[in-house]
Amino acid sequence: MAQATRVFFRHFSSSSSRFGNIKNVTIIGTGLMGAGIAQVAASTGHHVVMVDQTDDILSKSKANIEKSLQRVVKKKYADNPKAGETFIAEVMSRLTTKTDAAAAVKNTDLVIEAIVENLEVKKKLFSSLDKAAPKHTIFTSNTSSIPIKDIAVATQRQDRFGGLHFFNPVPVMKLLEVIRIPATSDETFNTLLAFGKAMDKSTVNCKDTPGFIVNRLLVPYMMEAVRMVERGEASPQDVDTAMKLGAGYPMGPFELTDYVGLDTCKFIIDGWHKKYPDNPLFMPSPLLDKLVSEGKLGNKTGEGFYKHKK
Ligand SMILES: CCCCCCC[C@H](O)CC(=O)SCCNC(=O)CCNC(=O)[C@H](O)C(C)(C)COP(=O)([O-])OP(=O)([O-])OC[C@H]1O[C@@H](n2cnc3c(N)ncnc32)[C@H](O)[C@@H]1OP(=O)([O-])[O-]
Ligand SMILES: NC(=O)c1ccc[n+]([C@@H]2O[C@H](COP(=O)([O-])OP(=O)(O)OC[C@H]3O[C@@H](n4cnc5c(N)ncnc54)[C@H](O)[C@@H]3O)[C@@H](O)[C@H]2O)c1
Repeated sequence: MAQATRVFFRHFSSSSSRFGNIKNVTIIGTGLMGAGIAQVAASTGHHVVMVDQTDDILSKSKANIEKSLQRVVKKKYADNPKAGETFIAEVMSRLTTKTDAAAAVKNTDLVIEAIVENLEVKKKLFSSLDKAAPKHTIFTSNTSSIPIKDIAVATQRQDRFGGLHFFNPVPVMKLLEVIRIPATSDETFNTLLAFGKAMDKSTVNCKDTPGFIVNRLLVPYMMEAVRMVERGEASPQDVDTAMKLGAGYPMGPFELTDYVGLDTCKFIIDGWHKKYPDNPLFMPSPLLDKLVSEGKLGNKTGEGFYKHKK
C-alpha cells in the first residue's frame, strides 16, 4: 500500500470507529468503578450521564473524578499545565448527573450498570430501564461475577445486552472484557468492541462463563490467600511481599482485596458458593465474613486487612 493511502486508511478507520455509534453513555452507580468508567468515557469524547442514589454521592463521585484527572494530567501535560487545565475542564463539562435512572436513559446509546453486586437489585433496575430507554439503546453490566444472561432476562432486549467488565482503577488498567450471551447480536457485540477501542482499552472477547477470564483465575487465587492466613500458614504482610517480589504482581492479594472492597469480594464468593456449593475453590471464608460484619471493607472505609488513610 502506498504511504499516502496507508496514512489515509489509518486516519479514516480510526475516525470512523472512534465512537462505534456510541456518543451518549449513561453510567448507573458511580462508586469506585462507575466513577472511573465515567471519567474515561468523558476523557475519550463521550457525553456521560452519571446516575446514583443521591446528589451527595454524585458530587463526591465528581470530586473523585476531578482528583483522578489531576493525576492523569500531571504526567500527560507535564510540559503544558495550562493545556492540562483545559483538558480537565472539557472532560468535566461532558459529565452530567441525575438521580432518576429512568429519566437519564431517555437519550442514551449505551447504559453501563455499575451498582451493587446483587442479582435481584440489578434485575429490578434493568427492568425499569427497559421501559424507559429508546429501542436502539444497548444495555451492559460491569458485574464481576453474575452471569450476564441472568441479568438480561429482566429485559425484552437480550439481543442488545452484553457485559463490559472494566478493571480497577479504570483510568489506569488497560483491559476491558467484552462479554456476549447467546442472544447478543453480532451488531451489538461489534459495537461494544468498537466502544472499548474508542475508550482506549484493549478488549478481549469473553463468553458468559463464571468470572469471564480474569476473575475465574483471580478469585480462587485471592480466596486461597485468605485461607492460608486462616490456616495460620503466613501473615497477610508476608503473603503480599511474597507475591509482589516472587511473582511480580503490582499488589499482593490482601492489598488487592482491600483495594477492590471486602464487601464486593464477599458478594462474589457468596454468590458463587450458592451457585456451585460443591466447588471447594468457592467456599466462603470466616475471616472475610468477620471483617465485613465489622464494617472493615478495605480502603473505602479506612480498614480491611490493613489500616488505610481515608
Ligand atoms: C476475592 C474476590 C476478589 C475478586 C476481585 C474482582 C474485582 C474485579 O471484578 C476485577 C478487578 O478490577 S481486579 C483488580 C485489578 N487491578 C489490579 O490488579 C491493580 C493492581 N495494582 C496496580 O496495578 C498498581 O498498584 C496501581 C496502578 C493501582 C497503582 O500503581 P503504583 O505504582 O502502586 O502506585 P502509584 O505510583 O500511586 O500509581 C502508578 C500510576 O498510576 C496512576 N494512578 C493510580 N491510580 C490512579 C487513579 N485512580 N486515577 C488516575 N491515575 C491513577 C498514578 O498517577 C501513577 O501514574 P504515573 O504516571 O506512573 O505517575
Ligand atoms: N471494586 C472493583 O474492583 C470492581 C471491579 C470490576 C467490577 N466491579 C463490579 O462493579 C460493580 C460496582 O462495584 P463498585 O466497587 O464500584 O461498588 P461501590 O460500592 O463502590 O459503588 C456502587 C455504587 O452504586 C450505587 N447504587 C447502588 N444501588 C443503586 C441503584 N439501584 N441505582 C443507582 N445507584 C445505585 C451506590 O450508591 C454506589 O455509589 C459491581 O457489580 C462489582 O462487582 C467491581
